[in-house]
Amino acid sequence: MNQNLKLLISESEIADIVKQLAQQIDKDYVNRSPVVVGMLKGSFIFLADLIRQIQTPIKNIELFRLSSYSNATVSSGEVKMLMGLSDGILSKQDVILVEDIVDTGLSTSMALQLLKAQNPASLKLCALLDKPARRRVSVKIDYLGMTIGDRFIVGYGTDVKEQYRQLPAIYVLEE
Ligand SMILES: O=P(O)(O)OC[C@H]1O[C@H](OP(=O)(O)OP(=O)(O)O)[C@H](O)[C@@H]1O
Ligand SMILES: Nc1nc2[nH]cnc2c(=O)[nH]1
Repeated sequence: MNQNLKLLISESEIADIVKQLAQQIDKDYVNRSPVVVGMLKGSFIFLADLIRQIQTPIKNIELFRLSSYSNATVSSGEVKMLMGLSDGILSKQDVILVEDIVDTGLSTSMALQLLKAQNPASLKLCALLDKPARRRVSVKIDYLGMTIGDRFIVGYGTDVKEQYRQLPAIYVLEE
């Protein structure tokens, strides 16, 4: 493991944030049963923790992965599902997209567009972390865990070259 990791958000702080987010979601979804959609790979640990704190009955849990974009200017029309969502599975559903981090906003806005195309009854975004310093596309985060500075983070599902996803806390990767 790389030694240049500086703790940013501890396991217990993450747990508190996740509980608060679940409480907000419970408050908003009384008498509704949302479909929770996790965007892979980064959100898988956050998603697993979040759904276990949500008391509201969840109708369905879906996972998907977008094709990566090499050029940030690529149009949303060219984004492909690498691992999908079946056609129409979100139609008329109350959908919550779960993201680990919104940075430039490109991934999330593309994901939201793809989900919206299935005509959900409602669509909300829950993101553990927001890094607004490098935003290129505006993204409305309905349920936000924490805003962070312009630092590259790893752990708790997030990676650098597929490393560090297993770490239970969130660290800043220092060069
Ligand atoms: O706001 P953006 O600048 O688009 O960055 C945020 C995205 O980047 C990461 O995913 P990544 O593409 O690294 O894939 P991964 O989730 O499989 O690690 C993260 O999980 C977000 O989905
Ligand atoms: N691991 C990781 N992935 C990202 N994708 C966009 N921003 C980040 C970040 O800070 N860390």
